[in-house]
Amino acid sequence: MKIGIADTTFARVDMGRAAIDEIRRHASVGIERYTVPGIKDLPVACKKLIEERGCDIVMALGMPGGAEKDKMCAHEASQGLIMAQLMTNRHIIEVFVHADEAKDDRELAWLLEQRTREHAVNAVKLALYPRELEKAAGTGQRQGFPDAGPARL
Ligand SMILES: Cc1nc2c(=O)[nH]c(=O)nc-2n(C[C@H](O)[C@H](O)[C@H](O)CO)c1C
Repeated sequence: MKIGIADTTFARVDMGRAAIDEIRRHASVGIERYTVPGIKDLPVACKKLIEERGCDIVMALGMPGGAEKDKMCAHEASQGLIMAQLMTNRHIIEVFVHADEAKDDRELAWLLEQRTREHAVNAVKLALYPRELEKAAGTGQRQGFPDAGPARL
């Protein structure tokens, strides 16, 4: 089992480091890392991690900025990531933290780290323990900020 980590230099926290550290706490798997400049470079990096470096599942880690053009970039990158999943028939867990989700630098740093770590656990479960995700179905899980929890009548 090999997990791919694609990350960017644009992000303001080393999301790749956080993902690798968290994966190693939960599983003994091979890890391949591929760092690119920005989120629009992630789709091909993920596809190469799958096709050329033998990854079974990949995490795509990125931080869209707060400007309109950054949001457009994020939408385009997302579409590329979905296309890469369909082309390769492999999951690519998109971990995007929009810079304007956080109220200040301190919260942004926390959110980038926390969301990456929580999705790293999701990637391990998806790859190795899919029943764990099934058990959590419909429970309103969120990554980073608090879980929404289940809705009740
Ligand atoms: C406008 C812009 N915004 C972002 C962003 O919010 N987050 C990010 O990671 N990268 C951004 N980029 C860079 C592109 O994703 C890409 O790296 C370059 O266009 C080079 O292919 C660009 C060009």
